Amino acid sequence: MWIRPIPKAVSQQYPIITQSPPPYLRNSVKRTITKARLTAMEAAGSDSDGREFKNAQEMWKEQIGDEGDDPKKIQWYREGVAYWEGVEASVDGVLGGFGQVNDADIKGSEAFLNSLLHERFGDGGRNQHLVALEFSHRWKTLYYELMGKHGWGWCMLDEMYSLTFTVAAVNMYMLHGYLKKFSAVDLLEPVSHFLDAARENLSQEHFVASDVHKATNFYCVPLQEFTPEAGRYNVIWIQWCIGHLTDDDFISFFKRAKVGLKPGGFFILKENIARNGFVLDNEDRSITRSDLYFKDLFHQCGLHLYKMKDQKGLPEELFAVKMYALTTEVPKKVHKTRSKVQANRPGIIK
Ligand SMILES: C[S@@+](CC[C@H](N)C(=O)[O-])C[C@H]1O[C@@H](n2cnc3c(N)ncnc32)[C@H](O)[C@@H]1O
Repeated sequence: MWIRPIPKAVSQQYPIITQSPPPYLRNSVKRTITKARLTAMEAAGSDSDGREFKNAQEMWKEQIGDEGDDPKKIQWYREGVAYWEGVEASVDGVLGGFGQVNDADIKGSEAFLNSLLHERFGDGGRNQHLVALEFSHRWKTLYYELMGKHGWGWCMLDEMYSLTFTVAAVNMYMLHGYLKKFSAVDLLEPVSHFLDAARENLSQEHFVASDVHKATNFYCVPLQEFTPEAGRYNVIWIQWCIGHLTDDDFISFFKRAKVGLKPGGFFILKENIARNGFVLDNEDRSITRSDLYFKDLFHQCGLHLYKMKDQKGLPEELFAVKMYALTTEVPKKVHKTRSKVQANRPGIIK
């Protein structure tokens, strides 16, 4: 499912299926989602071999069985991790041979996060001690303590792959320009050789010098078994891994993970998007959900959609990718321009 071309059997159907969000979903996800659930969950889907499913329920029943059928669910997760255990710990490896999308991905993430930090932390987080948690995020981690005096900044500690360390070095220079020191870098990844690669790279000299590794927590657990420490994170970034979770585990994960956010903190979910319904990947045991499907799940998690953006610059044959910023509180409306009423009010002629 991940950075892979849309399966042929699925892409052939793409031009025929179009679906625009129903009116009650256009502006907000918080309204009556019962109807949306019908739309999203009842939508037909397919698997990577082109097999059709009537709806998500039918697919889940087949994949993980009835509620309480633990052996099937355990097998689903075991096979997902087993797939990644056979993948090399490199950019190309985790991106399914599409390492070239890395730059566009990072730029997109950077711009999105930048705008959010500005909006949510007033001066962009200046003088604040920001902590982030990343889930198996190609071992790049995020921008921790922002430097007050020399302008604000954040940075991804990027490309901490053993094979492409030069990029990390470049970013470290950038980092020194913006950041005094990190306060925390936490990583979660269920596949131990990926996590080992991250640990090894983080212990390289310049990371040690910047004190990163001391502050880093490495969690070798899957999302469905993880509960973050209460009130630790400003940002929890989840990218290209939530498709491994069943709907029930998706919901219970986010419900648990909310406690990990500091006041004003938020989740960023960056994921592949199916044009309709869902696409099950038979190889790595994951599903790609549609935008509506995600919004339905967010609602069930009690999360609010604060901001959303499409990732630009990806090859056409890949799934579209969206970034969702999710908050636990209802977002306040941001009025950027004077309202018409106000603008047309009589004023004093000077
Ligand atoms: C396509 S890779 C993406 C890696 C990284 N998030 C990125 O953005 O480059 C999918 C990742 O999901 C991880 N994964 C598989 N099952 C998982 C689970 N149940 N919970 C958390 N991560 C999982 C894999 O080990 C792998 O690192």
